[in-house]
Amino acid sequence: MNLTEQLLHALKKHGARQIFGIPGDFALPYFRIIEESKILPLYTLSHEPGVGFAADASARINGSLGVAAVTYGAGALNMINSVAAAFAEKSPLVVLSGGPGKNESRSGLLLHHQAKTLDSQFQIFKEITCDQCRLDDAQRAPADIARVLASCLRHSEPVYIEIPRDMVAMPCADVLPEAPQTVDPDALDACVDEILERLAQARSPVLMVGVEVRRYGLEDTVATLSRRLGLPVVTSFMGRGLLSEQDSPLVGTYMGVAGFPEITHLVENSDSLFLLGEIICDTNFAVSETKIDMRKTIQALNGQVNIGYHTYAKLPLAAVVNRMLERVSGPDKAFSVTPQVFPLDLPRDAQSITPTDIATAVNDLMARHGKMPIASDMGDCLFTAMEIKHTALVAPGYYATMGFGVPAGLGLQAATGERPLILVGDGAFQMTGWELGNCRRYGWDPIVLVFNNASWEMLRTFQPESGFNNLDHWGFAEMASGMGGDGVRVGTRAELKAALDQAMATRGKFQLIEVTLPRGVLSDTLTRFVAGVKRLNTVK
Ligand SMILES: Cc1ncc(Cc2c([C@H](C)O)sc(CCOP(=O)(O)OP(=O)(O)O)c2C)c(N)n1
Ligand SMILES: [Mg+2]
Repeated sequence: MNLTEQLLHALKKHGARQIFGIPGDFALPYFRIIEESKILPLYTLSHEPGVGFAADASARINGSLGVAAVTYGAGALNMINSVAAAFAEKSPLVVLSGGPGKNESRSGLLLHHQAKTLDSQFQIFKEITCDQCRLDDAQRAPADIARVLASCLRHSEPVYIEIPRDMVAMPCADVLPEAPQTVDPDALDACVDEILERLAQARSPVLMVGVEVRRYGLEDTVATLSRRLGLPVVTSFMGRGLLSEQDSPLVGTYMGVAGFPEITHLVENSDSLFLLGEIICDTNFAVSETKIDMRKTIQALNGQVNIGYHTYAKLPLAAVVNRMLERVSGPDKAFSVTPQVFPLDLPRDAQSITPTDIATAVNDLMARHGKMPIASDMGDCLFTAMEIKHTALVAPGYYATMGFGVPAGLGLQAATGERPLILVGDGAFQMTGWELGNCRRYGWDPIVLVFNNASWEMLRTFQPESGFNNLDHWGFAEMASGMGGDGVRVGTRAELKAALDQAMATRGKFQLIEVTLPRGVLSDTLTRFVAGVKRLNTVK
């Protein structure tokens, strides 16, 4: 077999199920092998940021590798922001990039797509990946591929593989997956003993589950553990959607001053907060009503466990969780949590629409038709998503980049075959919404809710005096048919409900619902967030 086929088989063996990409002349040779070998399906999109977001979303929803294939220079460097988002949010994304071959590299000429040096791209990707290799030696290639893919899954972070275009068809040996890293059993037991002791002694222990629980496929195990321990479970803003399919004492999403007071009180008054796979970042913790003393928490993240002032190193999250479950045998402890109340029964009337009305209409839709996976962009649409009943959600909750929503929704449907709901603001739609034009080729038919307030509303909320936040009113509904979908503009709650019913009943074409929102009208969650941030900033 040749080097590219071996790489593709290794990607599949490590859990990859599809490839998203855009070729270029440095990538044509390996793209041809991807297409002809049929080892993994290839979906080409229109702009590399979308390629990265779609591949990232496929990794998140599959709990395995996502693959983004691009050309050298203009392609790969165009995807930097998407890969940075995957790195920040611990998504196992594999970046494949074509690259110059040996002879052209020695030609003495500057090559097209070259930025500074021929190695600059490799160096740039070092900053946003956990491991890298250049497949310029067919003897070394199997071990390089095995090492890099193992790193991707172990750290749940992106990796970079550069394929010189004169190497793609070179004969290559099989890629033997690296052996899993060993864990020191004594250190693991000492750590688990201490965690269980702390939780047992606590008056009000709380378990907060973060993205690593999804990334390492531990939701079922963690749900069982939470029932056995009788621990109330919360998710962070970024972890929203976790445990939505499992039976667990899930109380809701912690959002500090922007969240529900009872959840804020539960978390901030806990004397033993167990942060499982949670990223300690500002969007998760900056809006805490009362500063959480992180020294009193138990933090299991990035392959280590911090308790108070000491650290247990080299303990993967799965090892800790599975060992805890072995130690906490016996029946589930009774637990009673008052589940979060979500808005339902939107009136079918002529009132203008608020973002919370959109959440209510979506809750009504899912109550009738069952849950749908959601891809959300950054903007008030993401705060609105907090008011939608728990369902699988992919969103840039920490890195907070715009442009994620539409391509991520396409990645969800490619990866799962399920019809997704996409939530996106008008500003973010202007960035990557055009990827919807690729739906017809692949039979994707997401339902897309465009929150059109003709504004960068989140920015205006914090700086209302700036006129540059006022956007023109783009006619997104009219553009849909030109891209192969159906589009409708709605301005009243009755029109919104009718449009959602119509969209649900129409398969095989994307359904774009452009929701006209009055400027300055925010979701309840964003309103609380803004008020809380302003209050916290003035309290000093
Ligand atoms: C790629 C990119 N560029 C810029 C920003 C900054 C930014 C926000 C964050 C704070 O950094 S929120 C926001 C406005 C979003 O507008 P829209 O999509 O219409 O949503 P809404 O009207 O609901 O705000 C911008 C420009 C960003 N997050 N990501
Ligand atoms: Mg907007």
